[in-house]
Amino acid sequence: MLIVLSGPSGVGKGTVRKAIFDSNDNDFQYSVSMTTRKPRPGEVNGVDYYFVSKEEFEHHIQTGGMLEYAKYVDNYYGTPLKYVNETLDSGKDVFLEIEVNGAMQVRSKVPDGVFIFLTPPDLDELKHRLIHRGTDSMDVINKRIHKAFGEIQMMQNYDYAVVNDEVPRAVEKIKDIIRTERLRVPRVMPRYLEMLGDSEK
Ligand SMILES: Nc1ncnc2c1ncn2[C@@H]1O[C@H](COP(=O)(O)OP(=O)(O)OP(=O)(O)O)[C@@H](O)[C@H]1O
Ligand SMILES: Nc1nc2c(ncn2[C@@H]2O[C@H](COP(=O)(O)O)[C@@H](O)[C@H]2O)c(=O)[nH]1
Repeated sequence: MLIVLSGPSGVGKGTVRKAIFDSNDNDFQYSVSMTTRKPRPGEVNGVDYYFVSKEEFEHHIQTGGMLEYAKYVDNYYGTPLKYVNETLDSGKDVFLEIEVNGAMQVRSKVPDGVFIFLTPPDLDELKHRLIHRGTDSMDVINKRIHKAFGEIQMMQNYDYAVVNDEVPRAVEKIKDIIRTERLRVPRVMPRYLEMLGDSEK
């Protein structure tokens, strides 16, 4: 099963995802994204992201190495296809944390995925979280808030919407969604992605 968590920058996707992965009842794998953004203090290559040059990222696009990618506020972000394929083939579920344009690309390639939109209680709170995080300039924060207006309109294209008012509550809701989805009919996705990888070689 492919689980996709989206939502505007600063809503708390990373915080919620880390809490899910820190809990002892999780048994899916996080797909580390690739980006051309510069690392923030404390971010580790291969853990938070694969930090690459624009040329390297574009090479991956051209050689069919990305499941999806998007340009977001002046940088590329994307999901390397190989890890997703290998992990699904090994029988494990994969968890992606990505923005909305990439999520819609995944949705068209993998309709069987589970698409969850994490939403803030309101936009003032979103801005407060981005400022309080302290990782971006006001210029970048304003660009991210501007994008958030359009991103929130995309919520209707997801299977589930979860409000991140309190982290533990959002974590429990997402775990419930995953538990419920696991009870549904077996999914065909690993084979589907395998074919996709073959056709793009
Ligand atoms: N429920 C919450 N209540 C209050 N603050 C929160 C909540 N969830 C996350 N935060 C805080 O909001 C800030 C942004 O969270 P986080 O970095 O996880 O967002 P994100 O959606 O992953 O952002 P990005 O998409 O830019 O990576 C952090 O400072 C985090 O501690
Ligand atoms: N389409 C994709 N979007 C991604 C991916 N990895 C992260 N993201 C999203 O980008 C923005 C900005 O992230 P930041 O780390 O600079 O704050 C945010 O919405 C992320 O969720 C990806 O692989 N594909």
